[in-house]
Amino acid sequence: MLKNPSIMKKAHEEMDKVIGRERRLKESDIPNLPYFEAICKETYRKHPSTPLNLPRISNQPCQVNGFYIPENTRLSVNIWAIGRDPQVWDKPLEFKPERFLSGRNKMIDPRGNDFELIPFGAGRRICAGTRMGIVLVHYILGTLVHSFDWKVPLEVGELNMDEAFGLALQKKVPLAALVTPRLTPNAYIP
Ligand code: HEM
Repeated sequence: MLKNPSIMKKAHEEMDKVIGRERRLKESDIPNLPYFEAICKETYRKHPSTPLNLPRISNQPCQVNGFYIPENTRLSVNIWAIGRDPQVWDKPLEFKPERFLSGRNKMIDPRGNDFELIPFGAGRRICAGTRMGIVLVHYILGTLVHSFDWKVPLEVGELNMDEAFGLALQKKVPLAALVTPRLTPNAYIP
């Protein structure tokens, strides 16, 4: 959103309509913020926090998509690559929340049943904190976006989006941002 101010602007407009500026975001506001929910899905797609899932081991030899997999092979599902696969996503390198607002993609849910978008993994060993993870992303990101205006400092120039691979995906260069309050002052008092 820092890279695409028009997306931040649309999120702010939606939040101002639904929540206003007199109070902070509540968990119960989320179902009324479809554009913001689409931003979260687009973030799971392009920047999944667990890019290679947790590894699996084949307990017997098998064939998957014509590939022979011997017994005891360590297997990783590349969630990061699925999110950027041009056979699955139109213009996959573009950050475009609108892709989740219409057509087939509108039905895609990140909770492990739609294999195009599996930020929490899938199957028997899916993330044990899936529901909590989704609530945290919505609540924390939603509060930060609704409560503040965000800008890249002039001296930083272009925001560096390089990623550092690991079990958890991190930014290679830490984020530097300028934040300005956008709610009435009382809204910030707990
Ligand atoms: C945005 C937040 C989170 C993301 C994206 C995430 C992602 C993942 C992924 C991809 C896996 C591997 C699933 C698989 O192997 O199929 C996983 C496993 C796991 N996660 Fe999360 N997670 C998140 C938050 C949480 C939270 C909040 C908790 C606990 C409160 C949690 C607890 C676990 C546990 C216990 C496992 C291992 C499950 C198992 O192997 O049976 N996660 N997570």
